[in-house]
Amino acid sequence: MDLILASASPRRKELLAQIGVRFDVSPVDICEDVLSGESPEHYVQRLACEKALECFNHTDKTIPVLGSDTTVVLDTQIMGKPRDRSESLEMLLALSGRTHQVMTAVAVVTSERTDSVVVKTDVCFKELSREECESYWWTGEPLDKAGSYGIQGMGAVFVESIKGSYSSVVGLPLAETAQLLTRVNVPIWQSGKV
Ligand SMILES: Cc1cn([C@H]2C[C@H](O)[C@@H](COP(=O)(O)OP(=O)(O)OP(=O)(O)O)O2)c(=O)[nH]c1=O
Repeated sequence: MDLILASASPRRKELLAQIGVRFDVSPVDICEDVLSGESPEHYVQRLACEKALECFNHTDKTIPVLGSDTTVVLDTQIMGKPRDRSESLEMLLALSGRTHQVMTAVAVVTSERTDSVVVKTDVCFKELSREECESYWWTGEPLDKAGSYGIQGMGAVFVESIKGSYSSVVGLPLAETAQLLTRVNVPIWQSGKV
């Protein structure tokens, strides 16, 4: 095992496995409140670093740890996961017919250094009706996702176009993650080797 993934997200696990990294999963629980006056970019970067550090500090510090955070940003408004149906509807209706940014930060901590990156992707939504948002809520998909939708799931029907990294919207920007891992000598492409 070459890395610890400090995340409970099934998407991050799948994405990291996709690029052939050998890792174990060890989720952490940190406070995800936004600080007063904090920019979205600073917020995601801080959370990714805190998740990775919190996990690293509970290990013997010999294996690098990766933490990540994804948030949806509309103008300057930060959208995390919806608390309930009414918050989900509010978020989806605000995103309707507009372009928002999905920001995902990745942080890798070793005993020598902490490296991090923030990746921003523009996502353009078609116009949504209240009825559509309501039926989408009942699919169960919005609940554990920033901005209340999953581009990789049924929420794909809302997305007219994206500019940037698809994997970043799902939860882990793979090109940038591979770069961070290579810098600390964590190998990729380990599965399916001949
Ligand atoms: C926008 C969008 C977000 N998401 C998900 C990715 C993240 O799992 C989640 C945002 O929540 P996060 O707080 O970034 O992550 P998490 O709580 O799921 O996992 P952990 O903190 O343990 O790493 O939203 C999608 O799956 N699809 C999407 O299209």
